[in-house]
Amino acid sequence: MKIRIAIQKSGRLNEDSLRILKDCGISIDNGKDQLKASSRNFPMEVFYLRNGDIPQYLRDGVVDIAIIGENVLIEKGEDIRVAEKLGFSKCKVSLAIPKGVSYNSIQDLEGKRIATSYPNTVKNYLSEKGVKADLHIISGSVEIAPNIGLADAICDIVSSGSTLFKNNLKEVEVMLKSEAVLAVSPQITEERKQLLQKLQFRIQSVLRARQSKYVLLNAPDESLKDIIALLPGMRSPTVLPLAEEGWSSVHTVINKDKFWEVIDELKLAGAEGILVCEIEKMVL
Ligand SMILES: Nc1ncnc2c1ncn2[C@@H]1O[C@H](COP(=O)(O)OP(=O)(O)OP(=O)(O)O)[C@@H](O)[C@H]1O
Ligand SMILES: O=P(O)(O)OC[C@H]1O[C@H](OP(=O)(O)OP(=O)(O)O)[C@H](O)[C@@H]1O
Ligand SMILES: [Mg+2]
Repeated sequence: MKIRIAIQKSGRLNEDSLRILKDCGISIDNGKDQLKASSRNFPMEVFYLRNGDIPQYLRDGVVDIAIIGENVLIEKGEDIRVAEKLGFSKCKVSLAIPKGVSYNSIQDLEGKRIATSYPNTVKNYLSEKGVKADLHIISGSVEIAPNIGLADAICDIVSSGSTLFKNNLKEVEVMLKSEAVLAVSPQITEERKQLLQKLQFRIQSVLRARQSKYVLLNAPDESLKDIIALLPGMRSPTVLPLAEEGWSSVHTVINKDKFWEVIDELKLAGAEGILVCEIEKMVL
């Protein structure tokens, strides 16, 4: 028995999806143009599918789990459970209008034409706000719609904002924030749930490690207390004496974003020879 996972065949999620499986120690024989592959060392079958088709495959129980953009689940898979947020492919789904048009509130879109590939998301958002608009559903190049007279506004994915900028548009409402998630079929069997748990345990160890750094530094003993107080570690740091008397080596794990906040203070407090290392896996 194997767990069947869907990942995007090609596109923005493909590479990072394969990477996270690899970091979980799952090797996949990945023949070119293959739509299905098996893992050599984990009971897993991989199906390469279109991101947009994945909610239906999950619903039908054709696959047990999937790596998919949360925005796609919100659009067409509200019944599907998210087991894990995966921290990559972060983006927003936003409403945008031409730069030169003034905007005060969502009411300004009343009666307007909105081009989008996310009709359900837009409909729900507008109906919550009590606004009625005409939706024009297109499957790509949405940002061009206002420039060719197809729509007054658009709703699409925004990440860096450069596509909006290039098309002379401005973001006026952020409807939702999204990232890649591990989604679960409502039809998954108990046996396969056990495999899912195994996979989730590995994913959590990988994600935790990606968020953290291993820090080693040398500290004069008289400053040890101050330096330790600056390090928001997992538990308490490991302190080992150095060969040179009066000095110790301090080892700890800290959140990667916190490191730059404390580095100057650590140096001021007397820390020397600071090493910051990647962590491959972190099991609590
Ligand atoms: N510019 C972006 N920055 C970050 N994440 C993005 C961006 N564009 C899309 N995404 C995320 O990646 C997912 C896949 O986007 P991509 O453009 O590769 O595929 P798609 O055309 O939406 O889907 P399909 O696989 O059905 O062709 C989106 O659903 C979204 O979650
Ligand atoms: O804010 P930005 O960083 O510019 O990213 C946003 C753009 O990225 C996505 O398109 P993509 O490049 O995936 O092309 P596609 O429409 O062919 O999917 C999305 O549909 C936006 O157009
Ligand atoms: Mg895209």
